[in-house]
Amino acid sequence: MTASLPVPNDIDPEEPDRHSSARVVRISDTVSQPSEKPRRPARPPRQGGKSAPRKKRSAAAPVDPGPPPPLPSDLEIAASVAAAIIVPPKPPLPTEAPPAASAPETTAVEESVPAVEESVPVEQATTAPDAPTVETAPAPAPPAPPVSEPVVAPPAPVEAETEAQPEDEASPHAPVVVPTLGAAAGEALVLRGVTKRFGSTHAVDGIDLTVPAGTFYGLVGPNGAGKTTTLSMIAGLLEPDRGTIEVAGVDAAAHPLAAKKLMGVLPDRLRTFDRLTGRQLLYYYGVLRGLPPAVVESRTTDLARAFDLQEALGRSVSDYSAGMLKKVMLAGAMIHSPRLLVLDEPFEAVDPVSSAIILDILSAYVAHGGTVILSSHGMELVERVCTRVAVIVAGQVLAEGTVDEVRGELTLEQRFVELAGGLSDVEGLEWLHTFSG
Ligand SMILES: Nc1ncnc2c1ncn2[C@@H]1O[C@H](COP(=O)(O)OP(=O)(O)OP(=O)(O)O)[C@@H](O)[C@H]1O
Repeated sequence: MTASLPVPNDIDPEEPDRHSSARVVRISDTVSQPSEKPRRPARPPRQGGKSAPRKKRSAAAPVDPGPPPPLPSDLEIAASVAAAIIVPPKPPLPTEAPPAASAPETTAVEESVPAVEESVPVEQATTAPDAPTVETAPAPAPPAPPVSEPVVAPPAPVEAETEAQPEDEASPHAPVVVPTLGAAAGEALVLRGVTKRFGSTHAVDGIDLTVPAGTFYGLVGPNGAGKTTTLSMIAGLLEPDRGTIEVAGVDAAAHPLAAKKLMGVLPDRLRTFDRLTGRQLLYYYGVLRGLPPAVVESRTTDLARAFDLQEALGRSVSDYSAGMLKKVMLAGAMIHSPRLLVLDEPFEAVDPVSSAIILDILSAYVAHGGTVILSSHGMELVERVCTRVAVIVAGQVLAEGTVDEVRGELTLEQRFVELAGGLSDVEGLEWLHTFSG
């Protein structure tokens, strides 16, 4: 059981110095060892002079499951090696996170990663045949100590958030109370006058939004309307030129770490560390959010099952299909059970079965008090699942309210087309029907 769920390598691509100082093993080197194993039984006795040292090296390995059968690919070889390197003792895994009223949560994201790196040995290194080589730090001699129960607070109304302050000078020893003004009114997200320009383009032009906690909120609008720009500012990926953003009452400009801690984000364009395997990526997401490794492992199993990614977890993310990539990143956005999910086109490229599963997951999340704000071009889907909707056109909110309020007597799609200025003129494309090619 444990061997099938190794904690992935802890790779922080932003800290090359750490890895350069560690003993680094290229996976291609590691792979060369097991590739000899299948050949060993077939080697004639005249090689006895060489076989002795090989036996000695084999005996020195921490765990050797015996000569594997011939392996057809580097991927399987790597997986086999990873499984043979370390089988850590499985710590007691919690089924439910206890209320963490007295447990100190990790507050500064930057601090949690080094701490985990020190305590977690490398257990897995996989790569796809054509994927770039993944470097992995070898496991320290002792296995990881059992990890204590998680200290992750379940989604709950925010009264006060403990956070290092000011965040640019974050100190774990100086917690202060971050004001949570909007939380008292049950607002998961409040935007006031949020504006963003790119040169002469007014991408977002003074947007006001109020998203009550426990809402499934849809952001719709034509291409280039400003949805992604808005979600990117909410997520802290872009800085507004003007205006304020509050996440559960936390001023995102004054307390960006506190605000980000409350959110899970599925960003636009899905840029991620795609040389990692899916398991490694989720591990990275989890420890980055301050989760204990055993909790990450447990939740990774749950999420992989929910998103039908079990088979894909050992493969390089760069080899994922568009829908698989979206699902693994959605899983990464959820792994720390945030209060608010900010999802840019979560259903784009996802198959209908997976979409239905994702919808189920999100609906249950909202039913338990979580809040989802998503952008989508799927009017029927938004109409069906969202409780509130905002129609954005040219960077401005043209309609906002419950789905019924916004659509009125029309369907949401008809209302959308109406607000977006109607259908464009398709005259002038007669040449397309000449089939001259
Ligand atoms: N980094 C950028 N640099 C310059 N212009 C940008 C940048 N990002 C967005 N824009 C512009 O801002 C406007 C809003 O873009 P945005 O991506 O927010 O729209 P959108 O509603 O998400 O569109 P779509 O539905 O096509 O994803 C567009 O005119 C776009 O060209």
